[in-house]
Amino acid sequence: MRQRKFAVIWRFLCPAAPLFLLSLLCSMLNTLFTALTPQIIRSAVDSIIGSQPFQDLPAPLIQWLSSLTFEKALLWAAAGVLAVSGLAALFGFLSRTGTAMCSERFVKGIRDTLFTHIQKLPFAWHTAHQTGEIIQRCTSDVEVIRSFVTTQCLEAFRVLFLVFVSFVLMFSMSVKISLVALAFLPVVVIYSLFFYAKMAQRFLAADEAEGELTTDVQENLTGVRVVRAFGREAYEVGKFDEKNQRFSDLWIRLGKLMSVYWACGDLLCGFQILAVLLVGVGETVSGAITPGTFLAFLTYNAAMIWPVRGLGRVLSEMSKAGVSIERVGEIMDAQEEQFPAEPKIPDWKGNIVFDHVTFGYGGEEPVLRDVSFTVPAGTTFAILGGTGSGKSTVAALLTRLYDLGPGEGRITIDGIDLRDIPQSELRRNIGLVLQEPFLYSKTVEENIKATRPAASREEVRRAAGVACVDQALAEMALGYDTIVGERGVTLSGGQKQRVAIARTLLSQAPVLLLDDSLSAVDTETDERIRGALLREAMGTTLILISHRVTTLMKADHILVLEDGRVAEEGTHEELIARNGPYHRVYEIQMSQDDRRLLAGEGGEA
Ligand SMILES: Nc1ncnc2c1ncn2[C@@H]1O[C@H](COP(=O)(O)OP(=O)(O)OP(=O)(O)O)[C@@H](O)[C@H]1O
Repeated sequence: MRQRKFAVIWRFLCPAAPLFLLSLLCSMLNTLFTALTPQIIRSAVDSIIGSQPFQDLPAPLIQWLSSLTFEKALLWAAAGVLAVSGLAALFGFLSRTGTAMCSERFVKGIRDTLFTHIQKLPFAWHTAHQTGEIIQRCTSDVEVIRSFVTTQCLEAFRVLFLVFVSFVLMFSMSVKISLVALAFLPVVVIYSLFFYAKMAQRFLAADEAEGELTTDVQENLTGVRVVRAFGREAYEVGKFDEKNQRFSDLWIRLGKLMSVYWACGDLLCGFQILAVLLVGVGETVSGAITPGTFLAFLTYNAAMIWPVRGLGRVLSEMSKAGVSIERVGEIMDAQEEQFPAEPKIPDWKGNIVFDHVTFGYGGEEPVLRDVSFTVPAGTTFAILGGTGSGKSTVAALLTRLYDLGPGEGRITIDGIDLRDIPQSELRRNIGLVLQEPFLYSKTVEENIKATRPAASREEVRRAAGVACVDQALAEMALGYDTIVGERGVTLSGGQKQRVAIARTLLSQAPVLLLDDSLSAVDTETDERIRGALLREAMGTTLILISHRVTTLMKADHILVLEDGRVAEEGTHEELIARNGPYHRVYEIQMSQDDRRLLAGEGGEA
């Protein structure tokens, strides 16, 4: 598991590694120059105030220091402090700038890869994961990882280097006081690790609660029409409040744990400083060290102990990162759909065969049972069935949103097994229109052109004409330039369906699959669209899926599905004569208006 986390980070950090290393180097130089200041202060205190030459320095330097007047020595000390502070500031600046650049490269790489990868994940993966949760992983989790690598890791490194440099200098000044100071460090680290483990669990729970909350908001916003239509606002607020409360409670629990951690940490550091102070005062009074040395010692100890304590915070943040890396890693590990490059069918005709197909989602109870049928190329084939009879499953299988497993039968197009046809080739050649089409928040024209951006204005208008949406667009002030609101809320359901039909028609796919995509248009417009489709799409294999008889009755062949099985099939006349399920549905559905329309009174307007 840990190896995988490392691999995930390394993969994206690698391109930014030189810059990252440079930032580390600058950070080290910053620490080194910062550590020089207490030495100058020590020298100033001992040589200038205490008139004691700085014993650790080389003899000529001591001689030179002794020859200086009080004012000059003070000036040199001030200049020294300024110089090392300036250099420390410069390297601090370079380190932070480098980190920011490296951090951006790193996180951009993750975002790009994640988004591209998600585009290639199978449909089944998308249906198994909640949108809010995916969004959270791609945004907040990625941010947590960024902060871990480019802030916390760097900070941890900086602190460890600071401890190392401080102890080297402290031991060079007094072994005894250094040992006292050092004795507390393992306690601080062990104590930090203890809390680190506890915090990791609570972060995970809080993160999951955040995911649920995001999903709730996302569902609420997507389904805003349903919420308003059914007056579900109060229910929605209650549901949100419950999850929000849980989320808050988890953060409060986490906050309490962190408060205990910080309070105990403060106390521990206080004890350490007290111990160093007591032993240091004793050593100074006994003359073992000079006051300047003691002052420098206290400065190093104070400069080190707080960051060491802060190491706990870094570790706790790291616990959060561990969870986020795991969650992002899960997406990265998901198997992409395989897109073999070579097309399998050089000349698409659209001869489709379902051969004893039995299929259940995720290995569950089959929703299609032993379904066999043939759609000859260039014909119109209709599938009629009640709700849940498996009509859309036929469409999902045909577009390879799901694949048949071994022993589940076979689907072929122009004699080639569907599983051997690359998804990209299949989706290019099968134009699918869904019952609830998704439209982009762009103009109507841009939406229609989504399948063929190079199409001319003329072609767009022609497709819109066949889909019978041209008249409706002409009545709009901006016509084809009308912006479709988020998820097409400014268009009616029927208009959206017709724009989607125009969009698919423009793709010029040899197979058109309309899955209940005329359900929101009236029977008269339905009739006109089908009439225009049959005229325009000559030679196209047209598959119409619906539970409305009038939509299907003129097809060359009609298949009736009942509970996932083929109940009967034939032409309209044959099925009517057979007096079976089709006839029953026909009798129930046919209204006076429909009969009049069929008799030619409503005709094709
Ligand atoms: N992605 C899925 N995962 C699991 N089960 C599913 C999935 N999609 C559909 N089903 C189930 O498969 C069965 C057939 O669904 P399908 O959508 O094919 O029916 P349908 O005939 O198109 O119905 P409708 O006319 O209501 O759209 C239903 O019981 C449905 O619950």
